Amino acid sequence: MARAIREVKERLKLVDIVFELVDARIPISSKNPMISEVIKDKPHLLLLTKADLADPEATKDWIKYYSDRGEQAIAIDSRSPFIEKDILKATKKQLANKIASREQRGISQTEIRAMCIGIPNVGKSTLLNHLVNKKVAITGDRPGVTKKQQWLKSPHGLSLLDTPGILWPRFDDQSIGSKLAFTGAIKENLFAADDVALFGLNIFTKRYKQRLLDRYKVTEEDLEQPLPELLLAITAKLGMNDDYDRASQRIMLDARKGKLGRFSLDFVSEMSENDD
Ligand SMILES: Nc1nc2c(ncn2[C@@H]2O[C@H](COP(=O)(O)OP(=O)(O)OP(=O)(O)O)[C@@H](O)[C@H]2O)c(=O)[nH]1
Repeated sequence: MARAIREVKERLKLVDIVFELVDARIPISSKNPMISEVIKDKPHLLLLTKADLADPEATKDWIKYYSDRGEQAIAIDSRSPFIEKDILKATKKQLANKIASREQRGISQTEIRAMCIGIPNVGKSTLLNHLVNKKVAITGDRPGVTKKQQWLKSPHGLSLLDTPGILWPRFDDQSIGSKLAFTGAIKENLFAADDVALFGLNIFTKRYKQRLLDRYKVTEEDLEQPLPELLLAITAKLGMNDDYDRASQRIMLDARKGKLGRFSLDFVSEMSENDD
């Protein structure tokens, strides 16, 4: 981690602004806690990626949460070709002083230099590809794929450093680990599948229970049972006999593929005052 931080700090000197990517479903859990310290006063835009998979209400709450704290956050689907306009607008807002100062000094430079930073699998390569309108970086479903380094130019004046800063998430807290695993940000084999599925089921029974009823055809009574019983009921409904490990994998896969609808696992209402 120390080396990754050193490298990010070096690259920060080259850019006007940092695009920090977090997963909209888990904006807190997918944030490396040291990022703010590393970025310091560098202008910075928080991009809530995979917003197409997240609970829109929760995302709205997060945007307001950050805005109330003077931080600009926008929700994006990194795969959308139409995101550059939003990002450029927000970037210019962040850099208004710098742009005005350049103009005053007669500097005609309009190029804005930026770098992406975020934990693995949060959508850095996908975002870069869409901003520069071509396939420029390796993308993959598994963490740790981005390796290349080059400057990339978007058609509208953004110059992006294609060595995204990759900082690993901290998951010494079990619930953060479960959230990262459930959404696919870290390899699921770091955790027992049934533990992660039970964690997800716990949130779904509280917030999205209709999704479980619809997808797995379990009953209201099943939802009232202790979570391991519910998992067994789902396992049976999936025709997987007692293979609750396989059923757990299926539940996680369903969630990641959007088959359980749009959901979030981090919520503003759960933030304590100490988290600010
Ligand atoms: N639904 C959805 N999927 C996304 C979005 N952004 C990225 N993905 C998917 O998430 C997976 C990971 O995306 P990458 O762009 O490879 O993520 P990365 O941050 O570059 O990952 P590393 O190279 O591991 O650091 C890919 O399967 C993408 O298609 C998004 O906004 N919405």
